[in-house]
Amino acid sequence: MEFESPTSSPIQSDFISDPPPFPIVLPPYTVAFPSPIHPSLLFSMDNQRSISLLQFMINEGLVPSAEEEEKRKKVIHKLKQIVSSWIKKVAWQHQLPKHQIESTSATILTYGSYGLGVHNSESDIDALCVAPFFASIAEDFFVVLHDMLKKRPEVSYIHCVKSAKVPLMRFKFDGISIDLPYARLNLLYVPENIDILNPFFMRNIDDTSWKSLSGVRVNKLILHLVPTNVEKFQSMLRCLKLWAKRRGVYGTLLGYLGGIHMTVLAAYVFQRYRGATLNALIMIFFQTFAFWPWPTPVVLQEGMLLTIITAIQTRSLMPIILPSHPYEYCQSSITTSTFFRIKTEFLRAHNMTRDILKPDFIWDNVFEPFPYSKVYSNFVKIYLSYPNNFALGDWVGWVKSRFRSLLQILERIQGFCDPNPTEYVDSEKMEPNVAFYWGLRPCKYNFMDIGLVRGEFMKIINYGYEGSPGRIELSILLASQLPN
Ligand SMILES: Nc1ncnc2c1ncn2[C@@H]1O[C@H](COP(=O)(O)OP(=O)(O)OP(=O)(O)O)[C@@H](O)[C@H]1O
Ligand SMILES: [Mg+2]
Ligand SMILES: [Mg+2]
Repeated sequence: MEFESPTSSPIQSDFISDPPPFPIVLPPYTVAFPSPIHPSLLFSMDNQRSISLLQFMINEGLVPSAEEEEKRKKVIHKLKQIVSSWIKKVAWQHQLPKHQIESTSATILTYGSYGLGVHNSESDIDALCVAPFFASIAEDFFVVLHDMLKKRPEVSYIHCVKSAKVPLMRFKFDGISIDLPYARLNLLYVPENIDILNPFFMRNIDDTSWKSLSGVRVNKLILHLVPTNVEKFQSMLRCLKLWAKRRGVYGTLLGYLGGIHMTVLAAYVFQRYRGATLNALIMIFFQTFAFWPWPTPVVLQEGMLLTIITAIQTRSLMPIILPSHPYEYCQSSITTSTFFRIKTEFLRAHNMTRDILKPDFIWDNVFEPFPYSKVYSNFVKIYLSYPNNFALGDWVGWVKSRFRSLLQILERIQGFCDPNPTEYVDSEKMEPNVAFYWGLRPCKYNFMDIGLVRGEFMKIINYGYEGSPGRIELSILLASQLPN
């Protein structure tokens, strides 16, 4: 695809800067340069890098196509229609008066990466179902709505995740993954464009609804904090998420950063340097977090001293505070190993981006996939299988939700473990399966009894699983034994 001149559209010109007005205030990354450099050279390099980053985003297909966007909009529209008819049915089942059945309504509010406009074609749609008080979660949501969705031809792989902090239904709709949590409000009629930041709507709601609404509130607050140049913020975040994925440090279940963590970190930098170019924002981001004095929490709003004290008390290694009220943490399962990996990646990216005059600079190097087989000589393979594809997802989802414990067991024995979040399929096996390969560093003990590790992990896995468990095998591989 041809890359348009950066000044040809209002959005693109926003990502780079005009020639500097004088006297000039240099952006903060310039302090890294030992000798004075002419500002115009800095600005030209900065703009060039911003342009090549935009080109890189296009090459990587980071922005979904118009057709993909249209498909997502249609999915949301259909979901809204489904919950509208569902709430009427529930109102009727609850024997509400006829006029109330007629006037009642429920809606869908999107949040997460889709709500922020930073999704890509692999992202799920996080869609909150908001309904009136009379529709219960246990029966009306998890049974009645579940059954309605299950009957739809567009829906596949539907399952309920009831035990999560934010209980939800997860399924695919027309091939797009949907996370559907639930919130009940003290209303009979939930307007489609309901303003969830209005305290009026948050009166007397139950705890689960409060937690479920948190994602939508956080998204809205973040957009309030970055009111101008939203497109630039979105591009910054898209790039950073791709970087984290490529470098193997994206994925909350594996102890890495999730979308919400990346969002708050990016917003922290964006708030302070909203006038900077896309390149400068990325440089400053890496500079900021390469040297961040963890466990000092990253806080978006001023005046959150109380929260900071609480943050230190929770002993989180990388505390990141959500901009909602009451201030809460982004939950994370960061361990000592993943903490080390994330910090190392911040530092690597900072070292690669810091020199604006670097002649051979290309973004591809910054985004290069993490070379696991070169870095680690040993791996633990976690092989999960199930006789049928449909239930494999549930089984894998369950085991993944317990991965932090496995990571901690391995860390205890091995000292360090790098849980590569990528899911592979072992093509040599006939049964539906998923395999993970986690990097191990040579440790004080040359021998690891993987059978013991498995035994310990199985106790954790077996506790609370409602379905029929699948197979799980752990083995140690050399780098040379990794599949291509
Ligand atoms: N660990 C967490 N702590 C607090 N809120 C979370 C956490 N994980 C998810 N959420 C909420 O759920 C939303 C959706 O999470 P999800 O895991 O789908 O990530 P995402 O930001 O949408 O990125 P992706 O593109 O990978 O889906 C987040 O925006 C956030 O509001
Ligand atoms: Mg999401
Ligand atoms: Mg999600």
